[in-house]
Amino acid sequence: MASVAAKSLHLPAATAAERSSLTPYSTAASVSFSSLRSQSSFLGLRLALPLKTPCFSKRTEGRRLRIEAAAAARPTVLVAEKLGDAGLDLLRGFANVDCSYNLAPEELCAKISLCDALIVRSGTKVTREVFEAAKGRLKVVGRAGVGIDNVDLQAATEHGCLVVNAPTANTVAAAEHGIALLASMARNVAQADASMKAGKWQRNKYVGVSLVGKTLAVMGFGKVGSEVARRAKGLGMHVIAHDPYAPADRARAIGVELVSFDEAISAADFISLHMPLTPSTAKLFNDETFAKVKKGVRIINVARGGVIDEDALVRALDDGTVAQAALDVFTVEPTPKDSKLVMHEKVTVTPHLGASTVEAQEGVAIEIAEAVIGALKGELAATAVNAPMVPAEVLSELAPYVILAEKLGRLAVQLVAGGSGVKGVKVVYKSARDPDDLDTRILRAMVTKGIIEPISSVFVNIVNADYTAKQRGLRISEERIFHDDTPEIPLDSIQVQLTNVESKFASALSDAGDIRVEGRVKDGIPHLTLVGSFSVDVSLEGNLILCRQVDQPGMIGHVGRILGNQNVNINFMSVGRTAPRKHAIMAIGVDEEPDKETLKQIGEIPAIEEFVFLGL
Ligand SMILES: NC(=O)c1ccc[n+]([C@@H]2O[C@H](COP(=O)([O-])OP(=O)(O)OC[C@H]3O[C@@H](n4cnc5c(N)ncnc54)[C@H](O)[C@@H]3O)[C@@H](O)[C@H]2O)c1
Ligand SMILES: O=C(O)[C@H](O)COP(=O)(O)O
Repeated sequence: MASVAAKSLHLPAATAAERSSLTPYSTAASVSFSSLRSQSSFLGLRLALPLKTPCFSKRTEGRRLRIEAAAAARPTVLVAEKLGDAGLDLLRGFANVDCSYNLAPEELCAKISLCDALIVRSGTKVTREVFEAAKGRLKVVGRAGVGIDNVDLQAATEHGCLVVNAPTANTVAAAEHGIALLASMARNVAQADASMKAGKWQRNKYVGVSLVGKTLAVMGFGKVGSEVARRAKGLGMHVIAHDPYAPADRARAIGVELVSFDEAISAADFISLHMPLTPSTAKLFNDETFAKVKKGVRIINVARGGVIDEDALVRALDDGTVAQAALDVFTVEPTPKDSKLVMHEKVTVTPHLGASTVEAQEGVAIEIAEAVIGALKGELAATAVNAPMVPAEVLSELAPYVILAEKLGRLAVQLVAGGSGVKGVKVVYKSARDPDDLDTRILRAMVTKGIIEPISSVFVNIVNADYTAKQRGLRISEERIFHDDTPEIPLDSIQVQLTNVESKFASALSDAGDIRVEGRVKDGIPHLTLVGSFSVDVSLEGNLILCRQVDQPGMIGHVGRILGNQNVNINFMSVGRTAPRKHAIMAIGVDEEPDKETLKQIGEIPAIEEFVFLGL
């Protein structure tokens, strides 16, 4: 990309062609509008990938080449834990699928740089080392299940890798397992079974407790928790729940009262855990908590082992504070052979089987395969964990504005004079929509992408945009201006302002001294409509030359002739002026990038006071 300003020529280190040959992602400048419509730039995906050469005889050489060509265009998905066949079939229809189970961490790191997607369950730790070893190729991690505590989300985000999960397909299975553990613990099913198999007949030892009329505290009233509550009510239990974020009307609809943490644990005969493992829930059940429970309480955990301080639980079981526990999940999985908790006679255990039903695993496999394929196609997944979840219809409506946002960012940053350093960015959206009705996170991300990519080697996508901006000390603020003219379209205009910078094209500065560019979408095409305080109208396709000149006849012809002589095609031209025969800005859209000599000739036209070439 060349930039020319104030009649002098500035050439950054890499040209557009060099830059695109360096980038593993497609840049917006090289992606057509129709492909952007299909959202392929949101994740900056590139689907042409290297593949190992399979062995074929000479007779089949032609076929081999055709197969290789087809295979090379397919992404590679590493499935690191057992996945249902229906999901594998879907994946194989779209990608090369490598099913390699039980990989050691170093084996996973060794493979990952050859993969575009990784699918795991809870048994694989996707650590920072994995993202680093991927060397930028890994685009998506699919967690075939709910809990994403085995994936380093921060590292994923920093590496621009999308994480998606399959949050719904195993809900019922987990809830049913919770109920199975509740009932079997209350009636000592596992212990009695083991005793009989050891040749004993101990009817007095295994007298249980009844469920009907007992109080069950559901801790975490999300998908699984509410299904457990529903089932427990069917067993005649009195169900209360604690969840600081759950809507009261959802609880009321199931006939459950939402109470405080202390109320829940002190009133319950049974406590069933259904919250995620987060820094604030880690070891939430500890000595202090057990000191507040009703003596003889029974605890079920099908959420995450780390929510309980396991040593504290052993102490509470030993002194009778907790009568029994039924656990499907553990802090360390697989559990150590000598785990006191697992061996405890008052504890019933299963090896993380909550999601393990035939039906749930088929459902999860399909759910995750669809999410991963969608992400590899560049669509924003509805189950994205580390990126904005934007419904498809909103996304399709915003698509042209997404392109506009990126191009405005790209334009604005190229107008900055070397050395002034961009720190403050303001994005102003003019819209007739209610703030709640317009999700601007994607637009903000794309402005960020547009600003950062031309000046760095960092590749920015929807996943890492906010993180990258923060890392670079870029403060991005947003403002909404209500404009009631056009409620049928999401946005009237987007304006990007770079504050406290000098511009290599002084006319791009507003009266307030900020670089200011504004654009609109017209007939689905992004247009530049304002530069500094000059109104222009030029479609943002190809490249752009901005000139400020003394307004006089013949200027368009003069510049047009110079470009024409060099076979540079003008696709759009617009002139904005302060007053007749005073100053004017000419915005010229060109398909090709003019060479230095052509730009020099334009700069030498006497009436031209300053000009700049901008690659889009
Ligand atoms: N054992 C299994 O095989 C299995 C299967 C599925 C889910 N799970 C686990 O079950 C848990 C719940 O899954 P889900 O699908 O219901 O998730 P969910 O996100 O639908 O529900 C979690 C709920 O916990 C609540 N919560 C968060 N912090 C809390 C806190 N400090 N106190 C109380 N509530 C809090 C949230 O508001 C949310 O409503 C997760 O940990 C998941 O990994 C385990
Ligand atoms: O969070 C989940 O979805 C469950 O813990 C299931 O984990 P799994 O996929 O390893 O069975």
